[in-house]
Amino acid sequence: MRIDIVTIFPEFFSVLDISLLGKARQAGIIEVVAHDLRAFTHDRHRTVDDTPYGGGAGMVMKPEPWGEAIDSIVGPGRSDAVLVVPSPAGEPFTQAVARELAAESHLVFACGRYEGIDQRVTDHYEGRMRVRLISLGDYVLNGGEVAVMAMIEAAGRLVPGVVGNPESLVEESHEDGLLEYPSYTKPSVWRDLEVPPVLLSGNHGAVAEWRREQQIERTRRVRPELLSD
Ligand SMILES: Nc1nc2cc(Br)ccc2s1
Repeated sequence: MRIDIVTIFPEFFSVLDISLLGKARQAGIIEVVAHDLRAFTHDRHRTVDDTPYGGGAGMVMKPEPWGEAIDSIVGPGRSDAVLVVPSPAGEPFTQAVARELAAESHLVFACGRYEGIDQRVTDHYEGRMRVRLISLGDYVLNGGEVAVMAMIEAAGRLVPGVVGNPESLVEESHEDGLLEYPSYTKPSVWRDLEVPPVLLSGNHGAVAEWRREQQIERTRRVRPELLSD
């Protein structure tokens, strides 16, 4: 998988060299390149924003640098890449969306700042490639970089070969539509708190049943809307 990120803070993504994704990059499973949007400006001040038409507070990101930056990544004409734009106005980011992104061969992430990116950028690229506005939640960040980091981690870890034991991806929260069951390890007693006896029983059927019950109970308590689908 190839991941390109366009941002005014490319250094923000250097942390990806360290984490789990660092090994995936070294193994050539995932290639991540961050591009500085200002490299696609041509004025002395390297301007990427301007005042909004129609008035209002804040600044809007100019379309020209974005067009040059994205064209430098996907070339002219149509592209199989997916342009992913974090936005409070986007579709909710879920584990299912993470799986969809993990199945793509080329993702281009556009990190907006200020009041967002001129609408014509996504309008233009919708005619050339798949474009997905994606929201991480109903809150507003100062820019898309934190959202992109989360999406890259959530999708990247699902790419075959990135996580050592693929089994560990199966029993996770949201993989089966439920929250995950509680986990325990040694010691069996800690500060007078005991591990649930069923987990020490060696009865794998009883353990599986208990875990499923815990998933349902926890989901009903914390995220009841997940049970109504
Ligand atoms: N929740 C989110 N807030 C923001 C703000 C900006 Br500015 C760009 C992207 C996102 S995603």
